[in-house]
Amino acid sequence: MFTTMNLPLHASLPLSSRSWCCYASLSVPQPQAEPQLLNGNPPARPLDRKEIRLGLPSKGRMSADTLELLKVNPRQYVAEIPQLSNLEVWFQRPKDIVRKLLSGDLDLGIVGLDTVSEHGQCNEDLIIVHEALEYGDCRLSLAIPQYGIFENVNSVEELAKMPQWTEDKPLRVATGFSYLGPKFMKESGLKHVTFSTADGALEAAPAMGIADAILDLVSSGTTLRENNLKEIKGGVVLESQAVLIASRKSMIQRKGVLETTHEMLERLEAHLRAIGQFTVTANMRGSSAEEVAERILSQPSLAGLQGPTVSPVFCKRDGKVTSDYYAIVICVPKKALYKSIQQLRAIGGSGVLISPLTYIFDEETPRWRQLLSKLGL
Ligand SMILES: Nc1ncnc2c1ncn2[C@@H]1O[C@H](COP(=O)(O)OP(=O)(O)OP(=O)(O)O)[C@@H](O)[C@H]1O
Ligand SMILES: O=P(O)(O)OC[C@H]1O[C@H](OP(=O)(O)OP(=O)(O)O)[C@H](O)[C@@H]1O
Ligand SMILES: [Mg+2]
Repeated sequence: MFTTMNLPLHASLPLSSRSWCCYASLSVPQPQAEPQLLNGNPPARPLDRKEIRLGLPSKGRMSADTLELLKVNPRQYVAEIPQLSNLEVWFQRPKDIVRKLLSGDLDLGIVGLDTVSEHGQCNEDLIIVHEALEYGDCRLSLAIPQYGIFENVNSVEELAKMPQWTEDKPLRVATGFSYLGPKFMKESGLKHVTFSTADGALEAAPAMGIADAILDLVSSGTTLRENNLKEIKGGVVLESQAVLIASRKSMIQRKGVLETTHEMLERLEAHLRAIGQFTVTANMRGSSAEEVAERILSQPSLAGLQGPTVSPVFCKRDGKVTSDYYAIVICVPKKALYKSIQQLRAIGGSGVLISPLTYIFDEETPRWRQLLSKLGL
């Protein structure tokens, strides 16, 4: 399902964050009737649908990185993947992805862990298949003003001990996380708390006098700083990043969902493993493959994933086939690239070629075993 491996998701429609659905099985663009809207949602399909549905964030923070990870270009038709030919991609708001997984209208989805935890509310039907897709990093964190009565308050414990909060005058927290917020406060021993919900610009609530604290997502911390707010010790409710989720019911009951989940998991893992690495090939003069390998392994940055591949380069000299040169292939972490080139040169490497890696398939992923065991299979 990744164009980087020439196995991109295939769609019959131009993928745009405004189109709802891309069918993964048709190769020729089809004229589509305008979808009808029911309360802002496309009409439900019959329950006995055959297609497998993957929900991806339609807009916002997660959208671009998800499209990048899956190599779905919103302005492009994507090619067919025979293996995932029964997969439809639906663009939805993150919280709607979770809701539609629970209602059975989606089978798989990618969202932030914060969204699954808030809107999934520990529902047993939601299974996290891959918990670390390495983007969308943020934390759900409690923040209070840097000024006034909060100036010397630096932890949840100190906040809880403030005499200001009583039954009649509780701590007012503005948040969009109305499930996780109260749960966290209860667990943290903060007794006198009320919550107000808001959808955006939460950071302004304390300065406006609408709330005393906020509970919101933080990544760089810039928004908090700009609004004279601070995080406090013990105030992180959840560390979040993008995750692949699936419906237990779908995986067990719907034909092909478990296989598709397995394949997505394999590809995602292999891709995530690969994006940090380069393939390095070089030529090296030597008397034997073993002697060349020994020279390479004497360098700390040239060990590769499982040691170097060393192959003789044959040429004909005076009518005889000889191999004075060897071609070597290693994988090198992107961060160590320049150091590796220096080390290669130091041991006589020349003609160094660097190529990006798309996938590294290792042994069967432990996440697959974990998934099967969660499903009781
Ligand atoms: N500052 C941030 N840095 C990194 N990731 C973030 C940040 N804020 C949010 N995210 C991640 O991106 C996800 C989507 O956030 P985004 O703001 O795009 O949507 P949203 O506010 O939930 O959308 P909507 O209001 O339409 O429901 C969040 O659930 C979280 O996982
Ligand atoms: O720590 P920072 O890097 O400053 O990021 C934090 C901000 O990012 C999120 O909002 P977003 O920009 O997604 O806008 P939204 O309120 O429209 O969702 C979050 O609600 C904060 O406002
Ligand atoms: Mg946001």
